[in-house]
Amino acid sequence: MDRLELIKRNVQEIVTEEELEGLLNKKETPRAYVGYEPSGKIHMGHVLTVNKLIDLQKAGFKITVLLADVHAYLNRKGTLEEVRKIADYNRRCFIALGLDEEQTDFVYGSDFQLGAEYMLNVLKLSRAVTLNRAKRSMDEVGRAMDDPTVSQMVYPLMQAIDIALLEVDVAVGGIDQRKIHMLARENLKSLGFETPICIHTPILLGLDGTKMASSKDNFISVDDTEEEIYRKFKKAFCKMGDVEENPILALFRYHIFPRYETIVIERPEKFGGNLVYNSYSEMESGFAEEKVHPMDLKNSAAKYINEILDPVRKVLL
Ligand SMILES: Nc1ncnc2c1ncn2[C@@H]1O[C@H](COP(=O)(O)OP(=O)(O)OP(=O)(O)O)[C@@H](O)[C@H]1O
Ligand SMILES: N[C@@H](Cc1ccc(O)cc1)C(=O)O
Repeated sequence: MDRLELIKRNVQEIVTEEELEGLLNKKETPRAYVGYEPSGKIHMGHVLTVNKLIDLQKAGFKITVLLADVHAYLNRKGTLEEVRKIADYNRRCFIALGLDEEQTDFVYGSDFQLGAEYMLNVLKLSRAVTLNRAKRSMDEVGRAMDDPTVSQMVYPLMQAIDIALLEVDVAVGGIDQRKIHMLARENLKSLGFETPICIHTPILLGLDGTKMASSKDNFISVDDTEEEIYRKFKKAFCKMGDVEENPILALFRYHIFPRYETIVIERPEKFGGNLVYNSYSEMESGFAEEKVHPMDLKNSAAKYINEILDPVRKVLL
């Protein structure tokens, strides 16, 4: 697979692909980053962005992981001390998931966001962005946005300045980061910085069929035990024939098929015997035509997810 193909696989959007090609031609070692609000659990949704960082690392990028403790604080997720403690655990999870420790800069937000230069840039940007725009950019990122605090308006401005001061060429994130990234793209130039290229990965559904999030009880954590995975999958939302809002199919699509060439769904002979699929689209059609029972799909997904997480759990022990 060539560099560009590796970068493009399993992404939802690149803004813009043309700029990305230009960057690859121009720079030997470009830089990319993702920021994470420290979270008690690293879940399979986060893993989609970690996988993209690993792809970028293989494509020759230098990677920065921002442990965004100040952002979590501004987003009312806990005290600064609390979020810093959690960030250490997150760092271990990212390494266990396969990010090359030697080739990755782990940076705490509070280590560079509280200085004068940083803050002056945030203030400059605050003059250029309307309150309405800042608020809208937080629609999918902010907590309790029906009654936002001023801190949640400072949040997207700081995320934009992070991109500039961490000197990254590419900002990576789930598609929920899009509006903040667009705000950065439209405004950084006038502050004297480069316009960043943005890579957005899809949002993974949680086991209840809504966005996977650690604040809801719908996630698969990278440190879940084998038994927990089977238990969670048993209860998961997976309606016969429904391929639109199906978290189990989403796991096959974004986590299992990218790692396996063929998938075997085990079934006793009396129910028709094993099913073999060579691509996600084949499996999706089979499920839409009700050739696969949700129970068999769930059991098989749990088995593969356990296989994928087994080495990660071992490192985390
Ligand atoms: N369900 C998901 N599917 C895909 N990507 C996700 C998902 N949840 C978070 N991400 C991505 O992970 C990165 C870090 O987000 P962050 O840790 O702040 O998540 P969050 O939305 O606050 O999640 P949570 O509430 O579950 O901790 C972002 O780029 C975000 O897009
Ligand atoms: N906005 C990201 C976290 C983040 C914070 C600062 C950044 O510079 C980048 C990302 C989230 O939803 O969770």
